[in-house]
Amino acid sequence: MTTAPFPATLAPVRRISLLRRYLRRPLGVVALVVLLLVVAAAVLAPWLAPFDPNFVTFKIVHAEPGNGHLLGGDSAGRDILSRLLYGARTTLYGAVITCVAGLVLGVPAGVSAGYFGGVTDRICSWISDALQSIPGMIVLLVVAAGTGQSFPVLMVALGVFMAPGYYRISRARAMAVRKEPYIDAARVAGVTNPRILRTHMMRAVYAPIVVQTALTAGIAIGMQAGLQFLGIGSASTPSWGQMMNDGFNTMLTFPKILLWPSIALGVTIAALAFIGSTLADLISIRAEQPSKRSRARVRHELAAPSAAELSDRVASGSHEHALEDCALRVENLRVGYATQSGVKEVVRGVSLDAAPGEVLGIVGESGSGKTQTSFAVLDLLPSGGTAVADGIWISGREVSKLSSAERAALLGRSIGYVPQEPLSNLDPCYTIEHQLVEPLRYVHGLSKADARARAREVLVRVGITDPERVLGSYPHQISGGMAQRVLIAGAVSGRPSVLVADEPTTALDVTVQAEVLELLRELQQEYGMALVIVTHNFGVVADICDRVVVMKDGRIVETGRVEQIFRAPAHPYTAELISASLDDVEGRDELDRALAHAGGEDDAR
Ligand SMILES: Nc1ncnc2c1ncn2[C@@H]1O[C@H](COP(=O)(O)OP(=O)(O)OP(=O)(O)O)[C@@H](O)[C@H]1O
Repeated sequence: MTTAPFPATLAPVRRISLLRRYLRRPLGVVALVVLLLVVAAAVLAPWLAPFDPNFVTFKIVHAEPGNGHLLGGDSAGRDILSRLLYGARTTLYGAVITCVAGLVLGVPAGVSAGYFGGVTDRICSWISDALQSIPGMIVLLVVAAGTGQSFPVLMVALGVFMAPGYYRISRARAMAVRKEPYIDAARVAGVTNPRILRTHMMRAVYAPIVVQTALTAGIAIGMQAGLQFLGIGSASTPSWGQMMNDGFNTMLTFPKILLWPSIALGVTIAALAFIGSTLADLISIRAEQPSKRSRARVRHELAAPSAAELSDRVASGSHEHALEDCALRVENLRVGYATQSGVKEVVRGVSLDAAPGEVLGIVGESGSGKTQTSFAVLDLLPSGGTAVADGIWISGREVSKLSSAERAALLGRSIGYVPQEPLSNLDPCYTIEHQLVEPLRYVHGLSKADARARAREVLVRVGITDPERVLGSYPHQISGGMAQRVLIAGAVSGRPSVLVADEPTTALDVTVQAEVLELLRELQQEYGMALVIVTHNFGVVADICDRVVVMKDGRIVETGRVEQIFRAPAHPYTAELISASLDDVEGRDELDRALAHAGGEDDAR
């Protein structure tokens, strides 16, 4: 097999550190600055505080700000600013203890439960559920009474109640990652469970845990203030909760005493919440939707190249038919994604067409932009992908300027799609009947009975001999080949004029592959559709296509009739792809010879 050349234009991936990405978020930066100021105030309290926080001067009882007391005095005659600064220490110290306790208890338990499942999962989940059902505040009051109001013990107890939050997140992540093939590969390679837990699993939970910690710290600070507000904790240790208690008693007469600790508490908790939210965006816990501005920037950059890039921006490929004779025509299509280091162009000026009754192959190595081209035609690009084109015509109608809703309305009616992975494209929760009948009812407006009859008819047409059984089956009850036939049936049931099939046979075994290709060919001829087949395999092209476009690095390097391309490929890349396919054929011949030889020896015996 010939090795495909490494794409010359593939830019190295530039990793941008989390901190640098964080610093690009204004709200996150403000929140971080606020938190750092609170931390600095706590650390530097002995130097910043103008007075001892417990020093009492009767002349500043309920004093207004002034006379050397920037925020005035409290009900006991202590300087409010000094107590606020020292109170920040207590607050942050308590939050750290709580978070560490929650982390230490929740994360290893969650990761183990998610990874091992079974008894471990049942026991850990039972404990977590039990902790969540206990009224935490009451237990904390009991703990406070039983431990002589020891602040660290109280904060550890609070951490125990925070552990289920960490547990649930770690368990869910570990359960998802456990099913990944690379975990099986690590097991097969002999990597031990403790090592898999330490490396793969801990790495998988790291991001959500960072976010959870920021949020837990905020909750811990609020709970801690609540406990201190209730009078728990040593009176000689200044805390924001105690200060609020003091202010609450004189709220109507001296409201400022309550105001300062409330502001400190509110601002600190808000800062932690914004930090958590920004981190959640950055480490993709929430799927980030590209903003309108970012889309417009990508569109502008794709449509208006800089002068230096113009030579590379000429459309590649050509048109074989007049516009009015095309079922599909694409002119100068570009697809790009906004990345941290600028716009990544994955389709760079593609022009192609297909007439009714014609089979067009889009062929190229992995990553050459075949799928992105077909997704742009279908308007099914993943979030973040932006397409611009001089025009896309489906059944003679220019669709590139239509709204998303109008483009969506074409799917299943004017243009159909057959995906690569048949089983993962069927919903495991619904029967095949439901999945075929619903689109016919809601997209094509058929009655339930008519839709069922049509579904049965197309199933028979795609070669399913027992349609009743298949209609009543769930996806896991049918084979991959049958699932692909079902998807083809769904795609052609609306009689589209263009059918796009993206590697429709890759996930199937060799005998089924040939049958599915044959079926596509028959349906295409019967319905007079233009069939666009995306493939990396010249064997498929030779089997079924009339014409072919060869793609490399997002551009078409060659286009022509299949016989002509096989006979005399004009581009060395095409020759290389064909020779890779022929290598396979030789391999097949050798295998056949070896099997014939083995058969002969058996007969002789
Ligand atoms: N969501 C995405 N964000 C950024 N880049 C993407 C995204 N999806 C695909 N790409 C990039 O687009 C390029 C073309 O991908 P495409 O899926 O079209 O390749 P392909 O030729 O169909 O290959 P394959 O047969 O392996 O699917 C690749 O470099 C890929 O990394």
